[in-house]
Amino acid sequence: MSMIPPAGSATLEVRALSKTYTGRGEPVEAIRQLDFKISAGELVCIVGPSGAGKTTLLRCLAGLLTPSSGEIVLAGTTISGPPPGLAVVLQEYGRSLFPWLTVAENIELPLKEKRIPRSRRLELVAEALAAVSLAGEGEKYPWQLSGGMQQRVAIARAVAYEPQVLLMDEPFAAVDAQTRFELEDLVRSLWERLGVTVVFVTHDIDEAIYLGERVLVLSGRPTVIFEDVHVNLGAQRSQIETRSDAEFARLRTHVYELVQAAKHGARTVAEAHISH
Ligand SMILES: Nc1ncnc2c1ncn2[C@@H]1O[C@H](COP(=O)(O)OP(=O)(O)OP(=O)(O)O)[C@@H](O)[C@H]1O
Repeated sequence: MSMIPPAGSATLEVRALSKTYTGRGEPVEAIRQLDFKISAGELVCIVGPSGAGKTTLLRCLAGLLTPSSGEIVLAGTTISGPPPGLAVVLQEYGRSLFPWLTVAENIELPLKEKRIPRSRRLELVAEALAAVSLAGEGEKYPWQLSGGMQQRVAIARAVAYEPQVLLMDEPFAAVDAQTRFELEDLVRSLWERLGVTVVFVTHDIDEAIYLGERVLVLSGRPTVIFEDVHVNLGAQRSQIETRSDAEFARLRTHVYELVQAAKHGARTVAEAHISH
């Protein structure tokens, strides 16, 4: 299998980000004064209670939603719309792939928009399909594939694009547990090979710890960073060994307690009476 050349990566900085939804009803203050920095090439997971603003944050990071105040700085430049070096994988793979295009054509489409010449496009598509173990499936249509395979196609499409930053919003929520484990390992191996900066939003605390080098735990609304948890589990992770490691268990308990406290309104670790 040929290697995809390193895509490069970029630092992502969130500075005093606030987002209040204003519409017909009462304004909803979703995010309040968020500050954090993700270094180039880091893999960071974001967890928090339901309604904490995870999707809001990710949509701001993707340039799909305008902050009410504050800014998002990608590789030194404040973003003001979807930036070119960024790819997004969402939960709803079924809706994100075009059913009238083949798998290969789906992966190729953003590359056409990027004006990459045809011969290079075909190379990138083939490499991305191989990277997600779907070589030979390019001529099929998405609806001929299982849910897990469709999600692989969505990942391949993001990888072929050679992003500097890959944003993932609950990408495996709709696949079965076995497939989910495989896709988690796929994300870790692609991250290691490509050196891309990855931001991964999930409800699943175990998933966040298994995948991340850091886990950002969000408070309840209006959202601030509750704790920035460093995951000291080494680079080589395995579904069986890592998940039965004592450090994994300690981190899981800690993050679980944080999310529970956040659900009940705590906004600082001191307030939540949680030890490290
Ligand atoms: N378009 C909108 N207009 C008004 N309020 C909104 C809008 N989108 C989200 N919200 C509100 O903002 C808050 C944060 O929502 P968001 O979807 O970002 O949370 P979340 O952490 O992703 O939730 P979940 O984990 O349940 O998916 C919620 O209170 C939600 O009701």
